[in-house]
Amino acid sequence: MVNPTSGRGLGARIAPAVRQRLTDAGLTVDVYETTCAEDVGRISTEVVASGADAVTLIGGDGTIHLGAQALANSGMPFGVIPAGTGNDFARGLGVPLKDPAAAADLVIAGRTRTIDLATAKDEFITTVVAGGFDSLVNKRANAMTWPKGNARYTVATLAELRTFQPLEYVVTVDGDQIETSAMLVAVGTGPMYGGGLQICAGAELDDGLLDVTIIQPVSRLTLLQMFPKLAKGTHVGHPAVRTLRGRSVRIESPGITAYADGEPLGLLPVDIGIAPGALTVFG
Ligand SMILES: Nc1ncnc2c1ncn2[C@@H]1O[C@H](COP(=O)(O)OP(=O)(O)OP(=O)(O)O)[C@@H](O)[C@H]1O
Repeated sequence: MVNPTSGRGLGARIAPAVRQRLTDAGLTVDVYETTCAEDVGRISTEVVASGADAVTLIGGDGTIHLGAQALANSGMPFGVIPAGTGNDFARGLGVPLKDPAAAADLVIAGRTRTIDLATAKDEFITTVVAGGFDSLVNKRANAMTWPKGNARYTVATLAELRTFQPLEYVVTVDGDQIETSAMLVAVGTGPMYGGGLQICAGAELDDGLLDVTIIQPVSRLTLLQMFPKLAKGTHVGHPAVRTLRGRSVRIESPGITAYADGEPLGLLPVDIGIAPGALTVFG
């Protein structure tokens, strides 16, 4: 299935080569091009019902989020060809980001694994749920038309940093309540959001646990200095960065919108659970 709009048209551009690669390997391929967000779930549901051997999605994190709602707990093997701007799900899985043929080769090789999904507000989440400074950055970046790609997040971060004040949170992990001021709270089954920021560095995709990262109040300069470290995951260990693991997490902070898989999920509070092994993926 192809979201032709992913990555500003990258999905449409790489689809023919991916199809060719799969058919050259002897696979029988039916191509479905989505025309709107609703198509992703509808077609995924139809493919599961059709008895096909597998489904491959060409798209970004938003497309995968939509597809995962139908594919969760179906047992149908699911391949990802990254075509978005963030591609954090593919990054977490280790799928090649800039080589669609190599990503298709993972489908051809046919090795599958099962990975966990998070659950929140009656949705399955494939990467990270977060709320705080990063929500405001995400909201601003999503509304921007320039610059393209990840540079948008940098510009949006600098803009939000000018006025941001720490927020008051109550975070409950497996029943244990933490009251704290913080810049942000993030909860993931996988490590990444924001186009390769390892906010939940070390998160295992298949350990049955949610990884929680709380960044407690730091100066604007320190937060700015933390960003390059997020890309490598080396922010963990900073005294203001608290990490926890659990099976259920509640995040409360008044007036803050939670983001999940890069899209708005709804206002906090949010209760996050885990669906162990809910998705079968090639990789
Ligand atoms: N024809 C279409 N088919 C499916 N989704 C579409 C279509 N046109 C627009 N969309 C929108 O595209 C969004 C998904 O885009 P996707 O996430 O795949 O790409 P991206 O935003 O470029 O990448 P990323 O999420 O990795 O940054 C959906 O949430 C949907 O609202």
